[in-house]
Amino acid sequence: MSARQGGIRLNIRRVTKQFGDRAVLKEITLDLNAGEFVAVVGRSGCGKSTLLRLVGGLEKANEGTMLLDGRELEGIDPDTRLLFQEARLLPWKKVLANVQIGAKTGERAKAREALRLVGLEERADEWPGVLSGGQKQRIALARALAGAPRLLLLDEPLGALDALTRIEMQRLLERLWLEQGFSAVLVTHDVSEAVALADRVVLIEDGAVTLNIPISLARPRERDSGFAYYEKMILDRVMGSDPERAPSGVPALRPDYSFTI
Ligand SMILES: Nc1ncnc2c1ncn2[C@@H]1O[C@H](COP(=O)(O)OP(=O)(O)OP(=O)(O)O)[C@@H](O)[C@H]1O
Repeated sequence: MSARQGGIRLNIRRVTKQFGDRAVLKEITLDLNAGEFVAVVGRSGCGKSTLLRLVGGLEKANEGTMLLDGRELEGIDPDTRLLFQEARLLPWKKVLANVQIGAKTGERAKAREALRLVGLEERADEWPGVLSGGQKQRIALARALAGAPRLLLLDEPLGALDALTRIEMQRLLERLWLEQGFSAVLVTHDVSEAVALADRVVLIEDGAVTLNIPISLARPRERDSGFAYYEKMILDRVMGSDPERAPSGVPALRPDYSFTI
């Protein structure tokens, strides 16, 4: 199987989501090709997680349609897996049993294989409580992979990790995505992370897509000058769009700026 065959195609068409009378997403249209990796960035509260929850079938849109391989999405799709900032492991189940929860038929062999993919096979018989934050997230990733997902939805899954673990996890995610061929949507505050992982970066501002750019960098991604170019370009766009952060005449970026928005 080629690396790209396993992914699902997603089409989001004029989707609106309201909470009360407030529209959090306003006629969003977005397409994800089979096997594509898209990162969604934007300021806190712009609607990123809401979009992911809609695609994951955890919320219902008020208007518009969402299609998975051309079929209308109805609730939670069996080929979709979600990963959140917290690993959400069951503390009363050992590592392998936690991973097994993700397998469609609950098979132990699938769970073992998924643990091997994240490099933690030797921790199978331990309790989640003894693992580090990074290891817990790798177990959560294994639980998702055990279900052979065709679409992986990642809601800031590396947000609570230290900087080095975060970069290691980004590399692991990229490698697994290349090997397994699932489609992926990553919500992140970290522009650097978006550039490290995505084929395309989408910016949401006030519930609408305002930027949708392909990242034309070779894989595996190196943090070279091309990488820095995309980082700065996207960050400039995000920062420049906020008049409070970038008042006229004042540069939006300082030499010590971080890539987190
Ligand atoms: N269940 C809900 N009921 C009411 N309002 C909600 C609900 N879920 C989200 N919202 C509101 O919708 C807006 C978008 O929230 P969302 O979590 O999608 O933003 P976000 O871009 O993911 O933010 P962050 O980066 O801080 O996680 C926010 O104003 C939030 O308060």
